[in-house]
Amino acid sequence: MSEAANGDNLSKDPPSRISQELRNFYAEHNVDLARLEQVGKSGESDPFPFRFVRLNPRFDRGESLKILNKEVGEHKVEGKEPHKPIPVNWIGSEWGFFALPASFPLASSESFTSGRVYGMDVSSGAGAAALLSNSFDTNPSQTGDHNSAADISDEIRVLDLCCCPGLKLCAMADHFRDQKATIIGVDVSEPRMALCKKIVTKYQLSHSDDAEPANTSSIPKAKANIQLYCQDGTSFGTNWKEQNLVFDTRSALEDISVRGKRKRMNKSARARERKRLKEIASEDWTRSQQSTTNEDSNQESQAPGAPGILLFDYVLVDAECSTDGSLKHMKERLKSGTDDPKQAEETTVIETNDMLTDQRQLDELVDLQKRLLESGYRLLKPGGKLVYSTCSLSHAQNENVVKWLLEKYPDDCYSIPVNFLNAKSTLIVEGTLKGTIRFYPNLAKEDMELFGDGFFLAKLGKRE
Ligand SMILES: C[S@@+](CC[C@H](N)C(=O)[O-])C[C@H]1O[C@@H](n2cnc3c(N)ncnc32)[C@H](O)[C@@H]1O
Repeated sequence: MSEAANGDNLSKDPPSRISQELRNFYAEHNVDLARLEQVGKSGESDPFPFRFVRLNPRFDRGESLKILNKEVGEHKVEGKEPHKPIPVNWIGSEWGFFALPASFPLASSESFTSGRVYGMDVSSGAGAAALLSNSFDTNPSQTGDHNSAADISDEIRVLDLCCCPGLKLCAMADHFRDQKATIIGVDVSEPRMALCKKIVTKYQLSHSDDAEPANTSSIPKAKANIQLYCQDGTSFGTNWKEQNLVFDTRSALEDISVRGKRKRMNKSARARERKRLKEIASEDWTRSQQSTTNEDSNQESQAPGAPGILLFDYVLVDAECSTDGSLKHMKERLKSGTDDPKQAEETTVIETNDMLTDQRQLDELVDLQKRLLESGYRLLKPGGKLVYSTCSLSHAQNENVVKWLLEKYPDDCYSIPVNFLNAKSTLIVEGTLKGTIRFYPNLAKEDMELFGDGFFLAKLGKRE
């Protein structure tokens, strides 16, 4: 029986647009079903209190906030919604998160179109923040400085194994933007990778201080470099293929410096870019082969089947999941249902989530999550840190997956307990595995608590 079928029987409740199995699941996981069922009903306002943005640090913070304040202030909002952006302090001001009214039309705002703010949920931000900072470690003295792994290497290497559309990737690149760092994003989906390239170009490159004026042929020097690989994360690093490198900051910046602002490329420009990416990929590959053979002769045992593998100081495995905790996904699924009572009677079960409620699909998904997590762990340097996260509330996809890895690598894999003490709320709790964190989706319109999506995260380390 699937996890979703284990909850209390709520059959006395009025007919629902949400399947009974899924209602049981949400009831088990602190989700206010009454509010959830308002989604998409005519005449009902959006039940989600906020949307979140993150400031792009490439712009002057004061100026960005001035523009955002003005735009939010001019937006007509009902009831208790905020009339100005509210800083989300529990995550730390350096991450630049602000809560806006859910009804604020972000996509058409100047703040967004100009690239001054990213639209990003704050729970997702917590995943990146927990990985790169030790401020959220329960015992920071035991886990050392947050850059301890990086201090020993001359360049910080970050791997985002399921990176698209790229919001956590950009947050991590922003964090290291003044340091010599390489942030590698990997994703198996071509369309999602195309979107990721657009997002990286919009936020990271179009406003880069590193791009030199047009008509210079020298390659600009970006301190933090982003590379994107379109390939299966479960085998990344073991079958390095240069054609899988689809984006590199150095090549993109060169394009900007030679031709001015990066535009949609024509056929010959695309061919030139491919050639340049191939050169970069083979240079990097040779460099990684040399550095791992020189520095780390015992890496083969850490990375089965992958001699000369490139290892990382930080790895994020934000795995594919059933997305049942994401407010956006809940809303999309429920809106595709009907509000017509006649139709609703005929089709009482409109909302389904097969990845969660069909045992076979759930098993396949969990298997993928384990392979992604193990692949990420294999690519982690000894002394490095890894975060596994999903936007699902399911124990099978979260705590059980992490427990499986800890049991498989008892000698070197350990849990780094995390907490967000500044975020006192019933919406954030410790997971059923000690030290892990669960965010419950924020549907409470009344309380103005600065939380968003449902999210799970676990932080792990690899012993030296
Ligand atoms: C939760 S999303 C990642 C969101 C992303 N980290 C962000 O913050 O924007 C999960 C991603 O995993 C990708 N994915 C699924 N299977 C994969 C695989 N085998 N290898 C790499 N990526 C995979 C999906 O294409 C999807 O983009």
